[in-house]
Amino acid sequence: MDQAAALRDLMKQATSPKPRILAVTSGKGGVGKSTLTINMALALAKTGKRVVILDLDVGFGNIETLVGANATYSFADVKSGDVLMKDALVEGPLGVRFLSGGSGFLEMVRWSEEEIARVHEQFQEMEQHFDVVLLDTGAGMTDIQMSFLVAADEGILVTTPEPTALTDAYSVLKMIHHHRPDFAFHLVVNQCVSLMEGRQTATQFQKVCKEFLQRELQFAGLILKDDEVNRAVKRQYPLLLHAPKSQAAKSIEKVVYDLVGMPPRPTAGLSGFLRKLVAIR
Ligand SMILES: Nc1ncnc2c1ncn2[C@@H]1O[C@H](COP(=O)(O)OP(=O)(O)OP(=O)(O)O)[C@@H](O)[C@H]1O
Repeated sequence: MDQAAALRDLMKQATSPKPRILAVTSGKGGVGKSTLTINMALALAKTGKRVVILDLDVGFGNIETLVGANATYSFADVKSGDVLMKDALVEGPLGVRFLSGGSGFLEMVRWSEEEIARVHEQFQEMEQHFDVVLLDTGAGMTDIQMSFLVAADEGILVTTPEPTALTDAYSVLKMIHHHRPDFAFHLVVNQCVSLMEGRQTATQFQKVCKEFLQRELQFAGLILKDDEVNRAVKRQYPLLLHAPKSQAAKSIEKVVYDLVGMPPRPTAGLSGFLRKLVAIR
């Protein structure tokens, strides 16, 4: 790259705001991670944010099912150059876009320089159009899931008050803490039978983190157990549109308002996310 082109690139990076990259994850499957991701995206869209969801749950991605849409292309087609990112993104309700990405990120060690450059270019183009990127990562701690988290700006750790879900959530936190002690995790307790149960669970979990990992864990909120969530899943229609006045929908909106109100962490956007993934692959 010549000096002028490098300068232009630098100016572009300095002036264009980058989207916040938020990874939603859990220790155990089935705790409500995908439900939270899609409904958080809608709540963010309602506040005027431009949101895209990357479904990174390798093999088990179900964002499409939850919004009742069908994607023709996935991230793998973008990586191979068969389609452009703008044509692969599917438009969901309230203008939220999503892309199935999981398997396209497998075996990153084998990506060619050409593929990396292509994805970088597509991510750079894409990040101008979004304020928030939500990564729906798989549950648990495979190498690839851990890389997604380490490369993100912040994480939402979802658990239920069940002891097994809490133990698995703690394992995720501990593993990430080991690799990136500064990683900002926000805790969400889902499927609480009461506000008191949710608060007690969060307080207890925060205490354990403080005692054994010497770290603060931000509490992002709780979501009540609500039959409307299952009804929405059966209808393949997101909860926030199916039952916007339900307890669960209101609690998800509260989580989002609080998150939006927090000062965002410095971000290198989607292109930075890719650079970090490539560096740790
Ligand atoms: N607040 C809630 N109240 C009642 N049911 C809920 C709530 N949140 C999630 N569920 C139910 O829990 C089940 C799992 O939800 P979801 O698919 O979002 O979990 P997940 O963590 O993404 O699972 P997986 O790891 O398998 O992808 C669904 O049947 C959903 O309806």
